[in-house]
Amino acid sequence: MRNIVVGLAKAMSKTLGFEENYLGKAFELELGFDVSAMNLYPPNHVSKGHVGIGDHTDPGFIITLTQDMNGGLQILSHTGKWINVYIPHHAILIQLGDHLEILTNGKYKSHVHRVIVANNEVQRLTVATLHGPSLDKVVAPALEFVDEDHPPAYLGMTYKQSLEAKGHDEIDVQSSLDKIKLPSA
Ligand SMILES: O=C(O)CCC(=O)C(=O)O
Ligand SMILES: [Fe+2]
Repeated sequence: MRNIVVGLAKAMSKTLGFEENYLGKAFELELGFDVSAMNLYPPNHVSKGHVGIGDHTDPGFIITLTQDMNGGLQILSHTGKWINVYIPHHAILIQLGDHLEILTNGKYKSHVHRVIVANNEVQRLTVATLHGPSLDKVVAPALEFVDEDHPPAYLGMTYKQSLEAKGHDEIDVQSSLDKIKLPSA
């Protein structure tokens, strides 16, 4: 998995117009910290209404998601519509994390997603792994993404701060972006 993360960091660095180690350095990825959360959704689960996990974004650089079957994951599109996510068998879904949004000053978005469970007739198991920067690296909008038309949209924060913001048991369902968003953004 590390190889995938490092490879994607190189590819994204180039897509953003920088040399291939740009994101690796910005996030200190050689010391990158990963956190996995396993989610088990029982069939026809309605104890919290239809929602298994409410609207959220995840901390980190990227998030990989593996699952035993499709059903329930939705991503909010830029037009405000919830889109059902179908992940092909044996594929890994790659999502962008909060720290990529912070570093790129909002150019790359950490997308809002949720899990709807009430319609699932069988149990679903997923493993979400947050691939982070190093724990103590303060990630703030990089100068390359800041100019007169794009003032800094976020304060800086470490990956550790965002993981600790809501406690260990909830690190998979929290977003820290609201806490560090600047008023002008
Ligand atoms: O189980 C899923 O489909 C998504 C889980 C998720 O978003 C998370 O653990 O942060
Ligand atoms: Fe998530």
